Amino acid sequence: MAIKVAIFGVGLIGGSLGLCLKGKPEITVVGHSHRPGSLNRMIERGVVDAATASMEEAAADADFIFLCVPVGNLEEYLRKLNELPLKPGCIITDVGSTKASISACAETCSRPGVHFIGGHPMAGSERSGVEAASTLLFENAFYVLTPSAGVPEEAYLRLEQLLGYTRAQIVRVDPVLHDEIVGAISHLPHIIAVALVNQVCDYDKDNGLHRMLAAGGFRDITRIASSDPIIWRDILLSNRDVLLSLLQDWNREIDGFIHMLEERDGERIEQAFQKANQFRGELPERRKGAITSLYDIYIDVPDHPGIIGQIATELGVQHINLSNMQIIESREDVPGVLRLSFRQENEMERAKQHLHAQGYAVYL
Ligand SMILES: NC(=O)c1ccc[n+]([C@@H]2O[C@H](COP(=O)([O-])OP(=O)(O)OC[C@H]3O[C@@H](n4cnc5c(N)ncnc54)[C@H](O)[C@@H]3O)[C@@H](O)[C@H]2O)c1
Ligand SMILES: O=C(O)C(=O)C[C@]1(C(=O)O)C=C[C@@H](O)C=C1
Repeated sequence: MAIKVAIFGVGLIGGSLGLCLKGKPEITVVGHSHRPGSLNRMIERGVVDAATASMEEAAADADFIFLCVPVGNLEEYLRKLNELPLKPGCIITDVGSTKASISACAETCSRPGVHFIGGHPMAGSERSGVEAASTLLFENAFYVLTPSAGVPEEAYLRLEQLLGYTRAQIVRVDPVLHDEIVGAISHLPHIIAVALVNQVCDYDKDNGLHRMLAAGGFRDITRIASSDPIIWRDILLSNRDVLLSLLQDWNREIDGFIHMLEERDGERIEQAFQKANQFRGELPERRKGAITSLYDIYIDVPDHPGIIGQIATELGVQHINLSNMQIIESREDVPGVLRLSFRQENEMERAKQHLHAQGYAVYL
């Protein structure tokens, strides 16, 4: 039985879904873009079977419709789709980072025989656009679904089955609760990262040493500050009330640090780091979308051309699967420390032993 999947907004998330679904048995993926100029790009990138700028054409006969546009455009798309002829039993879902407003909208414009099930894959990147799409983006991540009470179980199960191709773990959550929790673990961290980068950016205007000396710590905590401004404008405005409350709690945390410093309270500073260290250590590390630190080793890399390729080749020859590598930049243009990440502990151990035997300084 042929299954048509329509994806509206083929960027990082829409494109990654396309990569997961395209080529699977009986499935045809059609991408929609509001900009005709983007259609060729999604075909060339291989994320869809066909592309169109016509909403009618994309939606016609679709079994599943994924809305992957910015949060601020979701409601407009849902309302427009509601005016089009849709296949009976069609499931409309979205991937927006907030769930309360789109779920409420779906309740007001529901129609018989068409089911809306809110969705949110807890995986992503600071990169955007179809070029950043990846087949592996959702693997092992949680994928939240927020069906309203009126959605038949049969429809929920059909969507869950289709999403099996993403290899994500599906979890059912109430939309309002979703926004409270995701506000704390995703939206608030993005605000903090941006505020921190902008604070340092202002200091850097007076003294460019800030930019030069910014090393691993600054880069680790601020990666997500490079996220797309439009996508994040929409997310923050959509979760405004939750965020205003979370920011008040944040101010209290920061006031706590001001107090500890004013009082020179070393004991409480230590306790704050211990508490954070313990909680972070308990996070499910190898699950993408939570924390992707995996099993890491660090090696000192001498400053000569090709050294990084050489290390990757050394591991490849030994059939050791490297999951990620990152230069921890301490000085511009000078490789200093290389972080190598592995999915399996035994791969990390083998890499450590092998590189050590080759004369590299390796440490955990
Ligand atoms: N980036 C992440 O880490 C992440 C993770 C999970 C969910 N999401 C959600 O996924 C959705 C898409 O985000 P993304 O990261 O793939 O962004 P993206 O910028 O990579 O893709 C957005 C897509 O929407 C299209 N688009 C942009 N403005 C539009 C408009 N005005 N009308 C119609 N289409 C428009 C773009 O052409 C693009 O194809 C958002 O709702 C976001 O909240 C993002
Ligand atoms: O890894 C990242 O770069 C992300 O920002 C992913 C992230 C997150 O905050 O964890 C961002 C937005 C989402 O809606 C879900 C996941």
